[in-house]
Amino acid sequence: MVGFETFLETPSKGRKTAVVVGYDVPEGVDVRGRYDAEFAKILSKDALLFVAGLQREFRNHIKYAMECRKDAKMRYNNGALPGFDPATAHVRDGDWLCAAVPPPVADRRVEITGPVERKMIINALNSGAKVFMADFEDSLAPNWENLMRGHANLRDAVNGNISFNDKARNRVYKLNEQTAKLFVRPRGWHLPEAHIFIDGEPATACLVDFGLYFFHNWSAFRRTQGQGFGPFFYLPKMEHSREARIWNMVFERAEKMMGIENGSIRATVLIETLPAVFQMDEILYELRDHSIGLNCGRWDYIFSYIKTFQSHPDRLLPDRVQVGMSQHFMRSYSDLLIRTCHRRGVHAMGGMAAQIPIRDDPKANEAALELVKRDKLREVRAGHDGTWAAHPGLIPAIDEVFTATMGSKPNQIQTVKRDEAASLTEEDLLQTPRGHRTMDGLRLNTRVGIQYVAAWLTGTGSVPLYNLMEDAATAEISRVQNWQWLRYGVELNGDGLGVRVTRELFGRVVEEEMGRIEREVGKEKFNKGMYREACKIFTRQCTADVLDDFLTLDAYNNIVVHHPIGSSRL
Ligand SMILES: CC(=O)SCCNC(=O)CCNC(=O)[C@H](O)C(C)(C)COP(=O)(O)OP(=O)(O)OC[C@H]1O[C@@H](n2cnc3c(N)ncnc32)[C@H](O)[C@@H]1OP(=O)(O)O
Ligand SMILES: O=CC(=O)O
Ligand SMILES: [Mg+2]
Repeated sequence: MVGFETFLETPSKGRKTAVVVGYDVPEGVDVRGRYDAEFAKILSKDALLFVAGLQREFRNHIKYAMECRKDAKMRYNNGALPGFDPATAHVRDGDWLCAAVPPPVADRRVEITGPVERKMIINALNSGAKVFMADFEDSLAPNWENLMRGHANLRDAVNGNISFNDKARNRVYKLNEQTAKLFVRPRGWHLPEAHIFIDGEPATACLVDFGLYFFHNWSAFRRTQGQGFGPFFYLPKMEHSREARIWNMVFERAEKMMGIENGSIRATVLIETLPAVFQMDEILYELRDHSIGLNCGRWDYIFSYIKTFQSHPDRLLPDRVQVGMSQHFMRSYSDLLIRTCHRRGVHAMGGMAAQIPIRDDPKANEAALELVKRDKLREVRAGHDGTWAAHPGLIPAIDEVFTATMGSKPNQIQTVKRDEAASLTEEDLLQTPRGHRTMDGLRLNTRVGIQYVAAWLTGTGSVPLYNLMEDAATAEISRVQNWQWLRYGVELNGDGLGVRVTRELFGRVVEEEMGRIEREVGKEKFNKGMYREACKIFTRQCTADVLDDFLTLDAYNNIVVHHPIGSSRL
């Protein structure tokens, strides 16, 4: 046992006694997050041993994959463009299929997503959606408390005994008879989990997320939800099929260790990086025994477009609000994803519309709902088999749109083949989005980016801002777009003023937008919150000489709290 001293009240005498509490860890594992008896049930010695086994077996594969990302970045920065790999043409041309879709998740027409918070998990599972994607990624600030409570929440959800007592509203939340099927999204390969060290190194975050969830829930999940399949996952932010191959090996190892059939675990991969759009067949092929489709992660995809082309001044983006699914490169990506998935016999999932219900303005609410419906209509007509909802209030409308086209068919895998999309070219997939840049765009990016980081630092990973859902992926667009505009001193060509984005201009914008944020949220909240710290982080990243790979990676040290307090940072 690796322990640390704490003081507990001795009940009889009211005196404080020093006792040693701590996690019972296996050899080579060090848990540096706060001790909590509830967390200790998640961080059991056997569970940690399982995670450590994954880390030890796959760490060199992961390191190599991350090195390959760096090499690719260097190539793009030297002018190369991402494209289809001639070496894997045989995979793209070959006639192969993924394993058959498991019956319990054949129909995924509406999927709700949200962080692994207790009340939200219950609301999402009860929402009427077919699937709930419980998120450790874009919508979760990965501080220790959120992560560990998230695992306890998921364990209770899978066991069917999750409840939440909202004392302020005198309401107890419990699961309905019928609930959505649970998918879990671990974090991306790039993130460390700095509260758990294995052999002297921070653990790989996604192996912690996957490992702890799988270890505690595989058996109950398969019995109660999966009809003998599962658990089910969403896999984020991959850039190459070699990363999918690692996931496949992780799944095989997990299945073998628990003695369950190969192909029990199933995962949908988010295609949300620009390089990955040229690897869709290859990714499905690597995961063919464990795949249950691909998803258009549109927000990270836009972020990745800007990041991939950070050294290409001929690919400057217009205002963020203009980069929607009707842009040629986005439509091409969705069409090719549908064609690829249906050819391989799996779901082609749509993405997230950012609009959410607007409670206090019926007219604006109607307009927002109309935008969501239009987006979903485009998706279902294009051939998507289902899509994402950010909020339970959107589910009936989205369900109606999908059902009007799909009827009682569970999906469109066999009926909409989109073979013509096979002719989409690299140029189609890379075409620079059209539109203009404005001062309002620069201001909005800044206002949203700072407020998002402020929320993230205080433990909230998805927030409503200006009637839209904002999470790590949407905030990334704000950050890298500001960086790109500053880097190339772009002209704000939509205002007719010919103003160029310079450091001086940006400095003024930041100052003015901080003033606006303070007015909007009120002095008290502003002073109590983390807005000044967020402003520092966001501004530094927008003005950095070298673009940071990820906003949350840079900001992560701010939410790492080691116990005893004061032990080392990453
Ligand atoms: C780019 C991507 O990766 S997209 C996927 C990741 N992002 C997400 O998953 C975002 C999910 N959505 C959310 O986090 C939230 O809807 C927000 C932050 C956008 C808005 O949250 P709020 O302003 O709190 O919503 P609002 O006050 O309208 O909520 C009303 C009720 O709906 C519930 N609710 C809102 N969104 C969700 C959700 N996604 N899942 C479950 N319940 C939800 C709330 O818990 C609340 O329940 P209550 O009435 O029982 O208290
Ligand atoms: O994860 C989804 C996205 O759009 O990013
Ligand atoms: Mg994403």
